[in-house]
Amino acid sequence: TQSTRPQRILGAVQQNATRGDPRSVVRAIDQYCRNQEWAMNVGDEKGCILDSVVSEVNPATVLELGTYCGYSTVRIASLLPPHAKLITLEFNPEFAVIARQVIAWAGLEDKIQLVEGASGDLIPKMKEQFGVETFDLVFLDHWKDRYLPDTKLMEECGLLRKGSVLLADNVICPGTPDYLEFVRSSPRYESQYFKSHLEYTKVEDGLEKSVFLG
Ligand SMILES: Cn1cnc(CNC(=O)c2cc(-c3ccc(F)cc3)cc(O)c2O)c1
Ligand SMILES: [Mg+2]
Repeated sequence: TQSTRPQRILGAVQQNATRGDPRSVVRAIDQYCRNQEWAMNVGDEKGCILDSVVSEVNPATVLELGTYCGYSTVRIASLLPPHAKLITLEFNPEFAVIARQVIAWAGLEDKIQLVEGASGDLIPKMKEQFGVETFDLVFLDHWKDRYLPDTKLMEECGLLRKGSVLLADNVICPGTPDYLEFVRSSPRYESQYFKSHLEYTKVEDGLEKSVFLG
């Protein structure tokens, strides 16, 4: 029977990465997706920008929207301080099954909680079900038409505090025009665009970093 792309990505991790070494997991996925088949990981070029924002924020609590195979989940978690926690939401159960194994291979199960379901349903449950106060950093990388409604929902649910950082992938390709317009025009956000390229290609894309001003 045919394997899926996420299954082949997991295979590349298990064949080429060292158990318990998150950076080797990131490298194995990038090498596979650059040389064998494209996949929608944030990738190494935008990944370096992600690394610099994570290091600057040094977050105790992180929310990732859109896990896919766990590439950015592992990349972020590998940079977190000892007791920091990352919650990642994934709608697609097939992706979740693969991501859990990638996260386990990296040895990061203790830092990462993967929750399956729709972000619009799960965000209102964050406080009661997951014991979260507010998020220091949110990485948006899920369905592009959910970036804006979910950001408004996080505000309404009191999950953002003065200084919370939103980092959004794909603001050019595939693009999130309504989200960009909102964070760039709202007086409650201070936004900055990091120009880059769509993962593993020369197509323009970028990350938008938006600080919630409270
Ligand atoms: C099905 N699904 C489950 N989660 C998601 C959310 N992610 C994306 O949609 C996504 C898409 C692309 C992309 C795809 C085709 C193309 F030609 C150019 C770009 C790149 C990304 O970095 C992404 O994050 C989609
Ligand atoms: Mg993306």
